[in-house]
Amino acid sequence: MTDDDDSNPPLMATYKHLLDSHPHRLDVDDRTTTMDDDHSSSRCVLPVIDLASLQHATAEQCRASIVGAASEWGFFQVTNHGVPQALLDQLHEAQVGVFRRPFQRKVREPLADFSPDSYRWGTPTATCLEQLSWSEAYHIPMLISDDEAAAAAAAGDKTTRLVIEEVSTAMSKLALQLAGILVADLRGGGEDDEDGDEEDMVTRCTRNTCFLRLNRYPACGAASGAFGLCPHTDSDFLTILHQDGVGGLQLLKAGSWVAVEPNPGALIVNVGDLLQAWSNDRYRSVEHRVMASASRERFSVAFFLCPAYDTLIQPRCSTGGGGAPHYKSFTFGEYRNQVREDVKLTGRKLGLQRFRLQQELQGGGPL
Ligand SMILES: O=C(O)CCC(=O)C(=O)O
Ligand SMILES: [Fe+2]
Repeated sequence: MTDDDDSNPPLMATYKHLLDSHPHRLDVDDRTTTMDDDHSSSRCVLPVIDLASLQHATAEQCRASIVGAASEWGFFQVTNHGVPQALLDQLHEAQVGVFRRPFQRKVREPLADFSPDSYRWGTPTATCLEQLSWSEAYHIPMLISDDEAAAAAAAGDKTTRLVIEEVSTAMSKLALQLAGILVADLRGGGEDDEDGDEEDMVTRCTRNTCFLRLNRYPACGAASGAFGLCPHTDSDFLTILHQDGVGGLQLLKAGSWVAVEPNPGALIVNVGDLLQAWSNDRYRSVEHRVMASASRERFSVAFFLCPAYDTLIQPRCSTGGGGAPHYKSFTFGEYRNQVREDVKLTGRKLGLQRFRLQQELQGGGPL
C-alpha cells in the first residue's frame, strides 16, 4: 500500500525503517513456528456449532460441544447465533464509511460521540517488524443508558452509532449466553447453580465494562509484508468476532499456525485470558494473529466481554478446574495495568505467565 490515499494512516512513512530492516516477509520467516515438515501453514476448519440446537432436545449435546471446543481449541464458530445478518451487513457498510474518512479527520475529529482517543493506528511502541500491527481501529465502549443512546442519536452520525449499538447489544447477549454455559459446566451444576462463595463472573460483565472494536487492515503491498495484528491473546473473558470474506486470521494449534477460513454465516468465538485463568486452564485463551494481505484490505469487528475492573479472578479448581491453582488471584484492573506496563517496557504483552504460580512455571509445560 502507499499512504497516498488520504484516508489511509501513514503506516508506510512511519514504519518503513522497520520493514527495511527486515530481510523477508514475516509470513515466510515465521514458518519456524510451525511443526509441519514442509513448514507450510495449514488450513483448518474450526468446530462449527449450530446454536439452534439449544432450543431443542439436543441442547445438552450442544452445550457439551461448546465446552469441548473451548477446552480443546479455545476457538470455535457458531451459526444461528441471534445476531441478524442484515445488521452485520449494515455494520460493514457503516464501518467502511467510518474508515474512508480522511486520516486527519479520523485523528482530529471524534466520530459521533466516540471519545477522541477511540481511533488508533499502527503500533506506537513497536521497535521491530514483529511488534508492528498494520491496521487501524476504533475502540467503542457500549452506550450505558437509553438517555446516552438518545443523545448519540441526536449527535449527528445517527445511523453509524445506532447500528454499532445494536450489534454490540446482540453480540453481548450471545457472549453472555456462551459464557453462562462455560461457567455452569465448570461449576459442575446447572446454569442457575448458585455458589455463594464466589463472584458471579458473568453478571460482572455489564454494558459499561464491555466494548466493540472495529478493525481495518489496509493492504500492505507486495514488497513489504507485516502482521495485520501481531500474535496475541485477548485480555478479556470471551470474544465474539465477525470477519469479512478476505481471510488472514490464524490461530496457534499444537505449535502450528492455522488459517481460520471465512465462513459467511458464522461468528467466531474465542476464550480470553480471564476465562483461562478463572477456569484454571480448562478453557484455553489461544494465541492468534492476522496476516496483512498484499493486495486486499480487510475488515473485522470484535466484541470483548469484560467484567468490571475490580472483579477478582480466582482460579476455580475445586470442580471442573481440578487440582491446585495454576495462578495467583488478581483483579481484572491489575491484569490490565500489568499488560500495559509490560507492553511499554518490553514492546509485548506477557499476559497470563505474569500471574502463573511458580511451581507451574517449573513443572507445567506450555499450554
Ligand atoms: O481481525 C481479526 O480477525 C482478529 C481481531 C482480533 O484478534 C482482535 O481484535 O483482538
Ligand atoms: Fe484478538
